[in-house]
Amino acid sequence: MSTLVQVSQVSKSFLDNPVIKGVSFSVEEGEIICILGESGSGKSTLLRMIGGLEDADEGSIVVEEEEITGPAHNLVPGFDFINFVSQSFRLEPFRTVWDNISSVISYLPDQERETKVNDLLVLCKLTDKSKAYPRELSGGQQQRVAIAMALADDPFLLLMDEPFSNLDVNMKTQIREEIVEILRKAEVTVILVSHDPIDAMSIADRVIILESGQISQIDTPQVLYENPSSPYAAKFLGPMNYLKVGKETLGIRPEKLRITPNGQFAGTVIKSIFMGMHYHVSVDCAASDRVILLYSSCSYPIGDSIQFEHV
Ligand SMILES: Nc1ncnc2c1ncn2[C@@H]1O[C@H](COP(=O)(O)OP(=O)(O)OP(=O)(O)O)[C@@H](O)[C@H]1O
Repeated sequence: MSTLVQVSQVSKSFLDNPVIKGVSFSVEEGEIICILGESGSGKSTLLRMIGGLEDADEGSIVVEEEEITGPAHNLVPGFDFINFVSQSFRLEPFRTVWDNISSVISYLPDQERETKVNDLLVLCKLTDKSKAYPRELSGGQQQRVAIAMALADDPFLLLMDEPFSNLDVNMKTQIREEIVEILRKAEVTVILVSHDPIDAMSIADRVIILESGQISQIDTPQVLYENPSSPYAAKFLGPMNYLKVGKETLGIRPEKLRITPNGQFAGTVIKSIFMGMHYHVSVDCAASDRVILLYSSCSYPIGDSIQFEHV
């Protein structure tokens, strides 16, 4: 694998408001990277700079050995080898699926274009929908057309801003799996912005946690989940408890705490909610200044005293 994207010491302010502050990272060819962060942390601005839609004030962005610059330097912002997939899909409503995809590569000779569109329909499992109009498609199918269009002119890099946010919650898991399968088969490099930890864990090879315009942590989802470097990084991949043990405060995920009669920690149940797989039991505990979350196979009455341990 070789480096496709190199972001070096990039900063950006809007008026006097610094939004991105000295951000550096690299992306390997074929990698899928997810940028997570609070609203306003600068995720979209960073993505737009990588795509050449926004100028950086300082630093450099290089994609496939080409320096990426924004609208101040390019009459038509953006680069041929970088494509965006937006949350609104941007399909042409009066064109069929076939024509939507074909329109992206209208410059190709007929035969070549037909082969390419057919290949993309197979890749994106849309062959039986080629004559359908966007309004006749489900959200997931529209999403796959948008991906097929974004892949049509063989970009090196795909940028996706909250690609799943407009999809039905019940369908999201399946759609996400289909999209990952397509992206992996296409072997395209992807940088994706999301606020959903499941996107990060199920899709990304590595995750960037962005905090007020700076990288708080960058690592695989597993390392980030098990060894977050700060409470800010920890909260993006799931709930975290903070418990005092001696002079130290440990961050412990709920599944690493077990309710047991002689556990080292004691607390009082303040809430017990059935969540399907297990109950979420909230506990007030002297060893923490925050409410502790425990997972349990049974419910506990409010006010019950329980003990639990770190496993
Ligand atoms: N064109 C602009 N002009 C002025 N300020 C801007 C502009 N674009 C973004 N900002 C500001 O920059 C900050 C970061 O915005 P950005 O959209 O990058 O954050 P984000 O992390 O993507 O947020 P969200 O998750 O809510 O989309 C915000 O305070 C925003 O108001």
